[in-house]
Amino acid sequence: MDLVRSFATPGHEPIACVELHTVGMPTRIIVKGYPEISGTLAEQKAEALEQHDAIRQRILSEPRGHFDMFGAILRPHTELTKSHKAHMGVLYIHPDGYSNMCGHATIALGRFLVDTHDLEVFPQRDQLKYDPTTGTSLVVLHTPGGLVEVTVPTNSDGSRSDPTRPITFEAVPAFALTTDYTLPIKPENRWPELGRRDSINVSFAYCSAFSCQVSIQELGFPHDGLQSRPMLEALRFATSQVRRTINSNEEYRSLLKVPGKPGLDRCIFGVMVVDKAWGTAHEGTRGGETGLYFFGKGHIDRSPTGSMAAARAAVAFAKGELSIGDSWTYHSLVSNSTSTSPGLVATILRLVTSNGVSYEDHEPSARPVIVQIKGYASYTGFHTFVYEEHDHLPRKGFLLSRLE
Ligand SMILES: O=C(O)[C@H]1NCC[C@@H]1O
Repeated sequence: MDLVRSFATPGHEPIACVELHTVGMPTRIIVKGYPEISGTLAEQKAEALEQHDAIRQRILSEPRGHFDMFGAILRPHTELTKSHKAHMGVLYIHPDGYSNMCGHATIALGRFLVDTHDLEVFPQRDQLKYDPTTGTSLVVLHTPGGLVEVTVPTNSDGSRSDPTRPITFEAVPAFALTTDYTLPIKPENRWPELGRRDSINVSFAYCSAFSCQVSIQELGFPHDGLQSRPMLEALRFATSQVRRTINSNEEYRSLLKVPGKPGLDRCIFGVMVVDKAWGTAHEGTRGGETGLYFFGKGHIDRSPTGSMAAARAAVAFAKGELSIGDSWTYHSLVSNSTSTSPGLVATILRLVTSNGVSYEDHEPSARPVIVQIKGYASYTGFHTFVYEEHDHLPRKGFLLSRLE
């Protein structure tokens, strides 16, 4: 459109995005207009952060986005796309920065990458393998967390995704780090609903990010759990206190370690509030539950959170509640609110034998697992974002809750 081009000034190219949601959680995929960046995916991530972070902030923040927004930047040329180990590279973006992996966005990306035939956007589109027996195409993503295989159901010649069948992907290895740990909460870190208690029972896991899992009852919220729709602000505060408790204490942070990955930032990225008593089991699964995930600095995932479904399955496996081959349904407040949404289904596929270190000698329950995640994504729109030189607001936009 001529008007769009008229906004193109040096350093302010219009940015074209394709938008999908996965169980209500948006993925704003930047497909055109992002500045040239090159090198390995890790180098591109560093350059994105150092040179172009205002774009991430502008695309996700208000007035174009909101506090709980999520997105992805396509990176067609990485060391693994060049060596044909992956079809496409991706940087996941959220309001506080860049994620190593993201489940709900991976489902959205898989769908879009099958549907687009724009070789400028996706140079390796024609390399996708279509399997006529299963009617699916395989998309291999190079993510900062590792290679991720996404299986996308398609029409009969593989040219378009089939929205009536779920997309699946194999999450990066999921580790249960500590289960049923008694976490003391110092008086200054407590929240009103905790009442007289001074500790809570939590589990720690890692699946591309460190997370803490805690039941809503442990946090002191009503015994009818998430179903009673507790105040989100109160839960946001309670989970931020849990995060603060862990991230400010060396003893707890020392529990956040993954064999073979010494350089990880030992901090909790998100707190998953779990309600095991609520959630319809999808067909073929052993049961269901609901969760509400607060990630980064308190952003709420509308979906059941793909990476956390894998992390929760890993904890359930470590505790002997699920076995290899078992499937479980993970719901969110949103999926529970529509009778037709199956949420996400996690299936524990296999034990990891090595991941930088060998796990052969470990007890099975102490080994990481590969979990398959299944879910749907739907298109919501196509946006082209511009920044007008004379806009009174900053280039990076703003967040109402963080106005100075
Ligand atoms: O589905 C997921 O894995 C992501 N959703 C938002 C935050 C999490 O990383």
